Amino acid sequence: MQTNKIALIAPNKDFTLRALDLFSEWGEKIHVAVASREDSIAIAQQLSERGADALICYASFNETIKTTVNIPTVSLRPSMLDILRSLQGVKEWLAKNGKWAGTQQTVGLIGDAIIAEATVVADILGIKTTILSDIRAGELSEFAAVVKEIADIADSQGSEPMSTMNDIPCFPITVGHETVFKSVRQARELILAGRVDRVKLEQFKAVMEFTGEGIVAVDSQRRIAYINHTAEKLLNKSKEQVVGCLAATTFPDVNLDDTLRYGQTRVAEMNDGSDQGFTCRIVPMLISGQTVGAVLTIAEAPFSAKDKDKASRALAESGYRATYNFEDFITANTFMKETLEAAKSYACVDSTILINGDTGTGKEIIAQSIHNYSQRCRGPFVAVNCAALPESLLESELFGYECGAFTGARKNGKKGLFEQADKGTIFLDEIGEVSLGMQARLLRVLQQREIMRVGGDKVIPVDVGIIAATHRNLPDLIEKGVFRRDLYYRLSILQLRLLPLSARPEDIPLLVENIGKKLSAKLFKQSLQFSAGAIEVLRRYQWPGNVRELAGVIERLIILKKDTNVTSDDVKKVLDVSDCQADGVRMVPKGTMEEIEYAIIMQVLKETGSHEQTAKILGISTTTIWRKIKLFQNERNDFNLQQIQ
Ligand SMILES: Nc1ncnc2c1ncn2[C@@H]1O[C@H](COP(=O)(O)OP(=O)(O)OP(=O)(O)O)[C@@H](O)[C@H]1O
Repeated sequence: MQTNKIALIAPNKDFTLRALDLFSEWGEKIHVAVASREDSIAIAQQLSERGADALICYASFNETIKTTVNIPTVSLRPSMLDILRSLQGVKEWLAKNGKWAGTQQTVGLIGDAIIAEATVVADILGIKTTILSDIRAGELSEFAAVVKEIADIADSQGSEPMSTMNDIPCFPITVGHETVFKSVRQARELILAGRVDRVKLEQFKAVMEFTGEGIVAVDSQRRIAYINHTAEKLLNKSKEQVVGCLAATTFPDVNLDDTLRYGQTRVAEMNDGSDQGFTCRIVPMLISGQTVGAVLTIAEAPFSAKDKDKASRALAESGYRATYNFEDFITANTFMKETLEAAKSYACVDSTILINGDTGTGKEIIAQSIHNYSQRCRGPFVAVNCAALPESLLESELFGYECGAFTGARKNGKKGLFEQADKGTIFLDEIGEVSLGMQARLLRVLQQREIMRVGGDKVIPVDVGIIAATHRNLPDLIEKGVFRRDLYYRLSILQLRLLPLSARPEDIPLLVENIGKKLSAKLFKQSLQFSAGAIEVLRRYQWPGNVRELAGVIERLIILKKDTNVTSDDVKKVLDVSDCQADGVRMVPKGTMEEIEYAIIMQVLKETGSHEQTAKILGISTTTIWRKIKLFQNERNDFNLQQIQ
């Protein structure tokens, strides 16, 4: 094969000779090979192996050839014009010979490649046609003529019959010169398009080979389609060993289901038996919104097995552990399910996440689950309640301090929580409550991932994932001038919104069952059975303390109930609501919301003398108690916190 890259597969010698004549007339260097139906595939493969860039195949061969070679193929079949010319010739011949009787007579059609078009063209010309494959020879006498697809190249067709069938004149339909010419042009266009694609592919591959990360592409059949040099080195496997093989054999620990079926991004750990292991990010490959495969980026795990053991021990000792996973977040609500999926995707990247939701809606569960789902899961999870500490204390807790930074400071200084969270995640709860001064310091950490200890002058880099949470509407706080806009933009790169429980009553039965089971096991009691009426009361209740309050109600029922059947009256009693109040209306004392809340918190605090007990009784977190008191304290200067401690 020469530099000319087009080859034609002809069905017989005549076809070959006529094609060669045409190509020489046109000055085209096109290789022509004769093939029978049986050896057409083998010949196509040979031509492809010998360097053909495109094949022109006689139509009836092309269906099988095109699926067995990796080069473009063009189907050579009679065009509409070839068929039109031929049928018009038949009509004229019949008229000339006094045999034309319009639609009173029928013309028979033979040949898979022409039947569809010939039927349409015949209709336009007023010729009645029948497909002859089902007709027996004896029945042919009723036909005026037969039109048959012939594997040949001709200038014009149909003016004279080529033969007779049972005395019926038989006209050929062959491939015309323009059709051959068009197929050559089409082959050339396909080669050009393929070349552009190949250049792009080569550029793309070159970039892939230069990147420091291991990259593996998996097709929709879960087979490895591509592996770059870095991945070969990391996995100690060659392209030849893995390309075309099922991904599961090379990556037994990696679950591709979520990515290939649901288009989700995932992070997985891969254990190759070595001390270090790998982390692998799995991203869907999408074409027009359809997942057509997945791309795996592979890097050495940040922790070796020894590091992991050490880190686990250290974490157990430090208490900076995240215990919740996404499976612990119970919900049947569609919006919340989508939120969980978004949270899983966010866990695969390292950007700051902001969780917004009322007290007790599960912000900390989500934050812990994100940490445990992320590449940082082996590192510490440090939760800081920004509302629970006065500003100066919060500053030294978060950033640490150098020796002698202030009176009472430790002799050797102290690491702050940002440093403690190194290689892990810091969860800044109640971020909406921090002062403007503290917001400026936080902004610096978020932007530069560096801190400076109180009283120090050294910049310390920190490698932490940051998740912030608030029940407040931060844009409102920005409008009021108490929250920095730039900090909000930094924090809210990825946002999650948790619905209050009252907005997802469908979650109540599931939560009752799940929380009930856990609590009764913890309290060594039998599980409770809630009647439909009891569930209905729970569904209608407003749940200001959300899931935490619901858990409190279930715990009270487990402790108080003598038997295991819970009725609507039992629920009303522990909720302390009457029939009409169970419809969502609670009896409350008079005053503003803050005054009422403050009065209730103070009353219970006085009775219990403990924030934890108060939180439990009111079904809110200790954080919320601190926050509400602080809010009231800011608004009423005469409030003295000391009185209640
Ligand atoms: N969807 C849920 N499924 C199971 N338990 C939940 C769910 N949501 C919340 N909880 C439970 O409710 C309690 C409160 O959850 P969490 O501390 O995460 O809420 P929060 O929004 O951070 O509250 P706060 O703002 O008051 O700190 C926890 O005991 C948690 O286990």
